[in-house]
Amino acid sequence: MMQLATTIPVRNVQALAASAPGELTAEALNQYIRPDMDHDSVLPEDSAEVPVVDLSRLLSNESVKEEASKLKFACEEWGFVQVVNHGVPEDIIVNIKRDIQEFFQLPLDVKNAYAQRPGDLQGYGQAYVVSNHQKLDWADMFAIMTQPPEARDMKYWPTQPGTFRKSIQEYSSEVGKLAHSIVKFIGNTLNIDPGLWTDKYAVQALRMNYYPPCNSMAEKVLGFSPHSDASLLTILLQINSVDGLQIRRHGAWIPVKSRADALLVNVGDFLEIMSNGRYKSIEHRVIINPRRERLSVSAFHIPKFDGVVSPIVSTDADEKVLYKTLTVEEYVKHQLSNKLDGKKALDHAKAFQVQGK
Ligand SMILES: O=C(O)CCC(=O)C(=O)O
Ligand SMILES: [Fe+2]
Repeated sequence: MMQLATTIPVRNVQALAASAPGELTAEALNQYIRPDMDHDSVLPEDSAEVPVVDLSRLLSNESVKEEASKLKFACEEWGFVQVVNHGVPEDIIVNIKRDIQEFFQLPLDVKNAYAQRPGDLQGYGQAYVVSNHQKLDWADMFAIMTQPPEARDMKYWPTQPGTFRKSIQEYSSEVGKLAHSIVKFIGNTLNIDPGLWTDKYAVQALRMNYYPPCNSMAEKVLGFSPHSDASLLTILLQINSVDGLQIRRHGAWIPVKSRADALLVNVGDFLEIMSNGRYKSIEHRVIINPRRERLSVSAFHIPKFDGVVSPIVSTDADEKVLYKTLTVEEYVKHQLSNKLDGKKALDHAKAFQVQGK
């Protein structure tokens, strides 16, 4: 049985964040300090450049060509895109936002009642609440496997607040449809045999993230370590107005200013592998606000667990194959059993051994 990344049993981070300053000993805080935090520059002036794609324009014959070229540019140059007119109904978004906020206000023992710390992949994706998921990260997370239905184990689905199951189901289904449609449009931009691209995504997992404020040393902790996602495509909804996500671009960090009308979509590791590196999964991290909590929900769309992913080369060019063929399970296990370290997990899928880091 595999071991998942180390997690130290700690107090609830919400309780920790709410402690009076005098109550926090250096010892209690030290474990969260990130001496390894890089000091690469942060470029807020580039936030406005994160590409925006309009799904309604992809769905219309008159505008699809123009909008698809924006999508291609976003995947090639950024790996992140804000999708507007995404078609997820407003009330479904309002409901999931409300319920996630209420859920994280519940006492830790209530949340833990749904926790199933996964020991192996059978457990993965059912549901778990983790205080400090990656040892030193300043966040609480709750993950749930939402699709396909036969893989759902409702036993781990929270029943509080009372509308949570319904709002999760509705959001999951809408965001799943959106993922299907974006994956299809991305496939069209790749010049590949469409037969190789159908039904590429099959599983969805939602992870809800709660990042408490940290007023004593926000700049020394991280909400989420730098990583790339072990997904084909991730769709992120920011729950409240507190930003914190930063994406790595040309060696610097760019803070994402989330648009209230957009869903943030990013290229995951499986898309990088399957596009043979033409589309890159992008490293990202979350920083902490000194005064306000941040909440978000990530919807990971992953190829079938028992499936195989391999690079698909384009039909119009002589391309060297850069990645190995591997099973989804093998890759996800590899990613989960290692400490989050930027895009290091992807080295495992490279066709040629990567020297050093
Ligand atoms: O909270 C965020 O903005 C990002 C979360 C994230 O990167 C993840 O869940 O993989
Ligand atoms: Fe992520």
